[in-house]
Amino acid sequence: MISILGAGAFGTALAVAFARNGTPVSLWARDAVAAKTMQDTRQNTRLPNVNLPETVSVTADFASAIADVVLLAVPMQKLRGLLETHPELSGHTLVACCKGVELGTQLGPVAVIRDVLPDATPGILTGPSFASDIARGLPTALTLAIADDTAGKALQKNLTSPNIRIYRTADTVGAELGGALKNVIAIACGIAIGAGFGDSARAALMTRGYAEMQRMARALGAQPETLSGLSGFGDLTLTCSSEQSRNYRFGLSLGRGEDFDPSVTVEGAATARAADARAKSMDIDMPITAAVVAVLDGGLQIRDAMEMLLARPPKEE
Ligand SMILES: NC(=O)C1=CN([C@@H]2O[C@H](COP(=O)(O)OP(=O)(O)OC[C@H]3O[C@@H](n4cnc5c(N)ncnc54)[C@H](OP(=O)(O)O)[C@@H]3O)[C@@H](O)[C@H]2O)C=CC1
Ligand SMILES: O=C(CO)COP(=O)(O)O
Repeated sequence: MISILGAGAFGTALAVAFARNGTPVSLWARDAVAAKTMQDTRQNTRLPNVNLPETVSVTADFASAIADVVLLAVPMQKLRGLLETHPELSGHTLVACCKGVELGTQLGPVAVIRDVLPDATPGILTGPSFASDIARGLPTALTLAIADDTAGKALQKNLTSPNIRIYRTADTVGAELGGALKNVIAIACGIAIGAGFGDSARAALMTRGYAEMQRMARALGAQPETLSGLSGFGDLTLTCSSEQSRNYRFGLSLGRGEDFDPSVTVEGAATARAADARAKSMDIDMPITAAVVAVLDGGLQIRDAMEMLLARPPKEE
């Protein structure tokens, strides 16, 4: 059995995909009423038009939901709280499925798992994949990053399903950074398109945003190949170019001066602040990330942010 903690769009989509392997999946929701509704109706309003296979059981009973392998599909800023409330997860293989950097500590999901539950075996499943694509059985490829090679090989086999091809790496730092930072650049790209700056501006932001991602990754000891793989370049490309992305759509709304539903999960907003703080403390040049933070905090108008980025001193590429 695989257990998935967090019955949002992504947790539910993964449950559907693993069930296609015939693997029993226990999907845990914190809200008992929501769990019962999902179990009875076989639907989740966060992932419309998808039916839950019979081998997926949705429950709010934590103890009965836990298997040896546990996937953590809650938003990044909620991960620590979940782990702290459930010390019984210690000793399990815990695979983060969230993308972001924690505010305050500036740690990624694998580092947060290590921090709270040092006896767990931590990993991360990340890469370009929209929940609805996964649930509909469309082809996707993901990165599984886990330092423990034996656990990694077993998990890679376990989590592969007919529509999900999984690549493995031991570079957890690179994988978690790629997945986190691409959301910040996606917000920047959404802002640029929403404000009418055009596709060329978006390509510039994606490329120079990727340079920022690499700079931070190098400074934190990640392998450059990880950033050029699915979890970095792959996810950056997807998220900056598709209106399926909530981070990109959030940026679009900002650029157009429209409101955005605050209940929608937009990981890049908190992550921008956390990454900006880390970059400043380590003297890493990340001007696009800094500009996103300044726009989010209302300290900089969008047009001024773009002018500021263009007016930076000339440099070699
Ligand atoms: N959606 C996607 O396409 C993809 C998402 N991801 C990543 O997956 C993570 C989750 O995103 P997603 O599923 O889309 O988000 P959703 O907003 O769809 O769902 C979030 C889920 O987390 C639950 N949750 C929030 N806080 C807690 C908590 N403290 N304890 C337990 N459960 C909690 C929510 O429960 P409740 O309803 O009770 O609030 C909800 O079920 C994010 O980091 C995202 O970047 C990765 C790849 C693709
Ligand atoms: O991470 C994702 C795609 O890989 C999902 O992106 P959003 O969170 O922006 O919707």
